[in-house]
Amino acid sequence: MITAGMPRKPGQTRDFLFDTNAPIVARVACMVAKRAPKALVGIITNPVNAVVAVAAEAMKKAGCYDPKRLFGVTTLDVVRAEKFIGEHMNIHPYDVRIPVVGGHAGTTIVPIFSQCQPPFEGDEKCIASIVKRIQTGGDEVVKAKAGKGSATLSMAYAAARFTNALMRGLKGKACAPECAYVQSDATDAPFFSTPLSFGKDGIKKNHGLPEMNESEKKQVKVAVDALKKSAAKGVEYMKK
Ligand SMILES: NC(=O)c1ccc[n+]([C@@H]2O[C@H](COP(=O)([O-])OP(=O)(O)OC[C@H]3O[C@@H](n4cnc5c(N)ncnc54)[C@H](O)[C@@H]3O)[C@@H](O)[C@H]2O)c1
Ligand SMILES: O=C(O)C[C@H](O)C(=O)O
Repeated sequence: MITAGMPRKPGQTRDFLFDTNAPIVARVACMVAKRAPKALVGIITNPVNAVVAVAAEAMKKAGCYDPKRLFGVTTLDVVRAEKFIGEHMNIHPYDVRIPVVGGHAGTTIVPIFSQCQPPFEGDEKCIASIVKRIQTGGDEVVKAKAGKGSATLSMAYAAARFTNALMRGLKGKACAPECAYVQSDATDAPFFSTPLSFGKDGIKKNHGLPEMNESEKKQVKVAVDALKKSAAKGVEYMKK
């Protein structure tokens, strides 16, 4: 799990961190390629949408890139979705399951409310306001911490949840699918987060895009356009 790199400050976007964090992720990915080429690698460092492509290119150069073993960690978006939906429906977040697809920044974060379990109770206006809160959850924490970093405890929880799912896969144990930002042909974007099942070699099955309503399809299209640019930025950086 790679967390090395700078967190953002109030008013900064995650993308603002690219120039500082891309070289750090590239260097750590090279070290992983050298010392643990078969590792399952989770990238937590921001901007996840672009630095996962940096790590992929670094590993390709080192001759050990395996798309089944590289993950951008987007679990915190799922955790936020479950928490805010749980609050709204007055149920425990553990009892909420919802796929959150796309990437990990602003409108690239697409919670698929039509697939929420139990079915979401609320109108379009209510969905829009919870979607906004999920998409800006990181900004909310960065603002509250006032220059002293970004989400740490909730990220620790999310990282533990995602790592446990990977480790259950390594042991051949069943686990509910978890979303992560991986190389994908689910859309035109080279990397895209969808629900995944894990096994001994990393991704065992990419469940692809869930069924979506028209509004969700539109949100995915917006995400895909942005994610193509983010991935291209990471690839371009590694050409230099
Ligand atoms: N994916 C997510 O959902 C998510 C959630 C929270 C934080 N983040 C990101 O995780 C990253 C770390 O956040 P944090 O709050 O732990 O920050 P932090 O400042 O508390 O910790 C960053 C760590 O990186 C290390 N570091 C800095 N430069 C390095 C380098 N050149 N080589 C090796 N290590 C280096 C520092 O020594 C420090 O220990 C940030 O980029 C942040 O945006 C992502
Ligand atoms: O928002 C950030 O900068 C950190 C992280 O990506 C988050 O979503 O909390």
